[in-house]
Amino acid sequence: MEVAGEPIRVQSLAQSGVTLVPPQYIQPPHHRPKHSSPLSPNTIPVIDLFGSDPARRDSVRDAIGRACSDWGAFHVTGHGIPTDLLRRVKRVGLTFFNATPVAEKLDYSSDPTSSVSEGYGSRMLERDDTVLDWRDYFNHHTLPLSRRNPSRWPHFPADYRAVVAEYADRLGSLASELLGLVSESLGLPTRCIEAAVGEFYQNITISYYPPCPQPELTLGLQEHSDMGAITLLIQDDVGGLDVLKDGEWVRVQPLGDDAILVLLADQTEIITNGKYRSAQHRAITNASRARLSVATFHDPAKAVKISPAPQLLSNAAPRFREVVYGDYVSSWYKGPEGKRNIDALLLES
Ligand SMILES: O=C(O)CCC(=O)C(=O)O
Ligand SMILES: [Fe+2]
Repeated sequence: MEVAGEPIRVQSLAQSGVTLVPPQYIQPPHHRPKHSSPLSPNTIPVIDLFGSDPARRDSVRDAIGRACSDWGAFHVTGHGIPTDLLRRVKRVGLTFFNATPVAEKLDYSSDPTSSVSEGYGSRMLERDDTVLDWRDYFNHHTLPLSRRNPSRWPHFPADYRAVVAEYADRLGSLASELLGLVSESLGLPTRCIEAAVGEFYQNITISYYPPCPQPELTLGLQEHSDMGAITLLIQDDVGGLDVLKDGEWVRVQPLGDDAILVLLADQTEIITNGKYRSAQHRAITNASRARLSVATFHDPAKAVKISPAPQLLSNAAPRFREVVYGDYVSSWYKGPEGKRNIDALLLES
C-alpha cells in the first residue's frame, strides 16, 4: 500500500488519531478475536532448565517432551540468558519505534516485495484477499555471521547494534540446547534435529503493535505457525499472543522479564514425523497500550532438504514428503487461506 510514494506504517496510522480502522485491516468475521468471551483458563507449561544442571537433565527432558506433544509451545526459565540482556533488547527495540523520527525510521525500510527482507516494515497487500496486520516490525539477519551486517540496523540508541548482536549469539546457543532436549525426548540422538536443520539461519523480528481503535475487528498478526525449526520469543507485560490448543485460543500470559517462550515450528514437525506439531499462534490488538515482542527464528538454509528422521521410520510410515526448505518458504506466501502450510506435504496414510 503506498500513499504519495511512502509506505504506510501502522504506528503512523494509529498516531493520526483514526477512530475507524481502514478496510484493509478488517478481518473477516471468522478470524476476528472474541474479546467478549472469557479467556481459556489453560496456561502453557513453564519449564525450569536449572541452568543445564546435568543432574536434572532427565526430568527437564521429560517435561519438554510432554510440553511438545501437548502444546508445541512452552515457557523456559533458568536458561542462563541474563535477565538484563532480555530487558535491554526490548528497550532498544522500543526506543527505535518510539523515539526515532519517522523519516529516520523509513531510511531503514525493508524491501516491500519480500516478506523476509531485512529492515523496517509492515505487511503489504500481497493478494486481493489478504488482510493487513496491525503491526510494524524490524527484521534483522543475525546468523550465520556472513549474513550479519549491523550497519543495516538502527544506529540509535547507541547500544542497539551491540545488544542485538549479543542477544542473537546467546539465543542461537539456547536454540541448539533446546533442540538437543527435544531430540532426546523422542529417543533420538541429541544432535539429530539440529543436524537435519544444518547451520542455523537466524532472524530476529522485533514487532511493535500500536494501540488499535477497533481491536475486535483486527489482528496484530494473523494466525500462522512459524516456518523454520524453533522460535524463541520474549514479550513485554501488555499481553496479546495466543496459542491454539485443541481448537481453542489460549493467551500466553507475560511471565516477567526472565521467561522465554519456545514455539516449535514446521520443520521440527516434519523431522519428528508429526510426533510434535508446530504451534499455531496469532497476536491480537488492544485499544490502550502498544505491545512489543522479540521473536528469534532458527531456520534451515534455503537449499537444505528436510524430511522425517530415519530413526522414526523403523516402525512408522513417513507422514511428510521431503521438501527443499526454500521451496517451502516460497509456498507459504502463496498458500491457500485457512489451510496449514505444512498440509501440502502430507503423504496419504
Ligand atoms: O508478537 C508476537 O507475540 C508474535 C510474533 C510472531 O508470531 C512472529 O513474528 O512470527
Ligand atoms: Fe510467529
